[in-house]
Amino acid sequence: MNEHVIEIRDLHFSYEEQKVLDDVNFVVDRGQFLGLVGPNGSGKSTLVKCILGLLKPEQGEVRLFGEPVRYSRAGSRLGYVSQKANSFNLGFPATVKEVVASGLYGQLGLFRRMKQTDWDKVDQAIGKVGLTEYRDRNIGKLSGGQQQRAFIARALVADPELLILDEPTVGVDVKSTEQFYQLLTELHRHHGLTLLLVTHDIGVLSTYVDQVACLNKRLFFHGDPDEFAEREQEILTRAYGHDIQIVSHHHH
Ligand SMILES: Nc1ncnc2c1ncn2[C@@H]1O[C@H](COP(=O)(O)OP(=O)(O)OP(=O)(O)O)[C@@H](O)[C@H]1O
Repeated sequence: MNEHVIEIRDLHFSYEEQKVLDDVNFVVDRGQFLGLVGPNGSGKSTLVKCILGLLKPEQGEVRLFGEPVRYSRAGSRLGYVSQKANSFNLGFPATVKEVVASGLYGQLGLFRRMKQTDWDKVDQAIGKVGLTEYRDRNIGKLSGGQQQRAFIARALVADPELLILDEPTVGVDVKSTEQFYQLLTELHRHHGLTLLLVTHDIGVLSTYVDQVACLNKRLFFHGDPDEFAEREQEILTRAYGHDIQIVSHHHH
């Protein structure tokens, strides 16, 4: 079954007068790992919000698992890790286990109690991201990279088929970033997860992802990383304008 996990057709979106997405079209198939790049303000987060069903397209359509997004009730089939995970209230007294368990609330409903099988799922998700020895530690007492893995575990605990990550490595050091990409590769290759990663880090594209999309209002490229590498200069000049320097900057 070659189901399109994400299908974006003739998508247009504007905030008030400002057009942010202009006729965007692409699909992500089951098992693909798509890296979405584009300069600051190019509409990446807006596109993600349309995929999540948080913003309604002005025109066009987003389908998830074959159904229009507003009806799809993607629910637990989709996991999401936002940029804001990094600014989570870390003074909040919750352990890794509790943070990860909160990823099940959508399924459980707020008032149903966690059963042993639910705690088993929590432990499995914590194991997948390599945080077993930290499961009872307060989330505020982990490193930035470990916190980020805890948020991935929270997204994984409901066993999604699609994981969307928006700029997850902003403010995380190089070593943790490296480990983070290894974790994504593992989830992709060994667990068959479909991944959409929004990133500023063009350097990771050739190494980790198997599809690249380059957005700046319009889609300037969608295809495999080899083709992207061959045409990189041309694509980036068109999509980023002349200030190509911007691509190697991490903004904090
Ligand atoms: N809620 C909003 N209301 C009005 N304009 C907005 C809103 N959110 C974003 N914008 C504008 O829409 C454009 C696209 O923003 P978006 O956050 O989608 O870009 P992005 O590619 O994710 O940016 P970055 O890489 O800097 O995070 C920007 O010009 C931004 O200022």
